Amino acid sequence: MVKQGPKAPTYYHEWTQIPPRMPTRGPNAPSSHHGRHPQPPHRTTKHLRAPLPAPPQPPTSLPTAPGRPRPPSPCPPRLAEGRAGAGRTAHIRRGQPRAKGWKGPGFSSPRWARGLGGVKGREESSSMELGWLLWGAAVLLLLPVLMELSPAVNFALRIGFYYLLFFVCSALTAPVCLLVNGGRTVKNMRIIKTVVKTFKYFFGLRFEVKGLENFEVEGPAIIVSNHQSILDMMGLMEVLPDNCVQVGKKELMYAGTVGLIIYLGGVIFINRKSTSSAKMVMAEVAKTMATDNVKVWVYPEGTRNCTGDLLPFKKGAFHVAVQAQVPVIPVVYSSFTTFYNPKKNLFTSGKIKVEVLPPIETKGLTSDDVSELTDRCYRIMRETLFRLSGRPGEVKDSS
Ligand SMILES: CCCCCCCCCCCCCCCC(=O)SCCNC(=O)CCNC(=O)[C@H](O)C(C)(C)COP(=O)(O)OP(=O)(O)OC[C@H]1O[C@@H](n2cnc3c(N)ncnc32)[C@H](O)[C@@H]1OP(=O)(O)O
Ligand SMILES: CCCCCCCC/C=C\CCCCCCCC(=O)OC[C@@H](O)COP(=O)(O)O
Repeated sequence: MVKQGPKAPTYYHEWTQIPPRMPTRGPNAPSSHHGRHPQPPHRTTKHLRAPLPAPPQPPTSLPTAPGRPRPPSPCPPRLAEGRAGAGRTAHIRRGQPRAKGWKGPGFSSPRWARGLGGVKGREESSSMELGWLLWGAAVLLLLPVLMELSPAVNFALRIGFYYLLFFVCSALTAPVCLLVNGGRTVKNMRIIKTVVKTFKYFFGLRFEVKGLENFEVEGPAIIVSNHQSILDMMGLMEVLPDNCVQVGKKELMYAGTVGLIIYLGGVIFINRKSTSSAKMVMAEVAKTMATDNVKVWVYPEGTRNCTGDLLPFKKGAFHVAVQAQVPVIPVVYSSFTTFYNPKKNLFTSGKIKVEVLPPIETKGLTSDDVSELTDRCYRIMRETLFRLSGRPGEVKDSS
């Protein structure tokens, strides 16, 4: 603790350990310290008792309340120096060469601190900006080369950009959703869809869609589709009908701005680790989807699977369809494996074929029929997946 009282320092410079600005050359240059600035006091109480020889002008930008001197900076002395521009820029004012520890433009003191260095400080500031520009240009020129040479760099940058797009666009879209629709509602999905539909252009992806008319069923429905990757969000938005919400894992709710936007869009969150709680949520969905007239989009594989095949289906979606007595509409996306494979760091442009299949009726079915319904849907979707992916013969070989 610093003792306060009559011996407390009077000047701002003492509290912050910033050396006062003094001429470095000429007749007014201080003779002590071999022509350098007086060194900032170290963090002992000794310096508090010994007043500085001449009171320099206190800076106007960071005033200290009169009668309430600031406590000494908690930063170690070197950091405190740097904050006042006396660290890495001091050699310029002293007319000395750069210190050995100089690390290039990324390690400069902040702009306001550099300004304290006067004309020379400003000169250095503009040379720093030039340095930044050169670095930026070099990186920009190098990126395409690196992306061309290294599949890992290409993949990381493209997928990183994909995530960035989602996070940034979610942050920008959330206030729009709130302003237009006032809160969590399926109507927000229209806004989200409009935004996400533009993403494909950044990645050179094309969608060839067939069977959209199959969505035109009276009232609610369960839509089931294959889930290969997070890139599916583009495919989802490409065909998403009005008044349709998705079932998602609850972890997505905590994915920052993305969590916020999908919450606002009305996504139904389930805990995959707890079958009983997921079943309760799904039962609630079955009750309300008819009254709210919404369609519900479920990924029955329950997780992403980018092998070019389907995982066995979970039964939740089919239970809901039977409980609500609504049709199941299968949607199939062709395999991404020719242009996207995280294990091989593959992510190029590509074409995705999408087919919306005719609805499968569930009227009159009971819970006893759920397994059969699930199997039927699985077979139809798998056959379609192989056909769309240009491997029609494989369905018999691997089933
Ligand atoms: C502007 C920028 C915007 C940016 C933003 C854009 C994005 C905006 C869109 C976001 C979109 C998110 C999209 C996320 C995508 C995922 O998060 S995918 C992962 C989450 N989804 C799922 O998991 C759905 C599929 N899973 C299921 O349906 C599962 O059945 C459940 C309900 C989770 C239960 O799982 P399980 O216990 O592991 O599996 P399962 O074998 O099916 O069930 C066990 C038993 O319970 C029975 N059972 C299951 N469900 C039920 C039920 N409902 N009733 C009665 N019995 C049942 C089964 O029949 C089975 O019993 P048996 O027949 O064997 O005797
Ligand atoms: C603490 C935060 C944890 C949440 C991590 C989520 C990070 C992703 C966040 C934003 C990326 C943009 C894409 C948004 C929508 C992605 C939907 C999606 O595809 O989720 C995957 C899920 O269907 C299955 O998950 P798993 O394959 O079982 O894994």
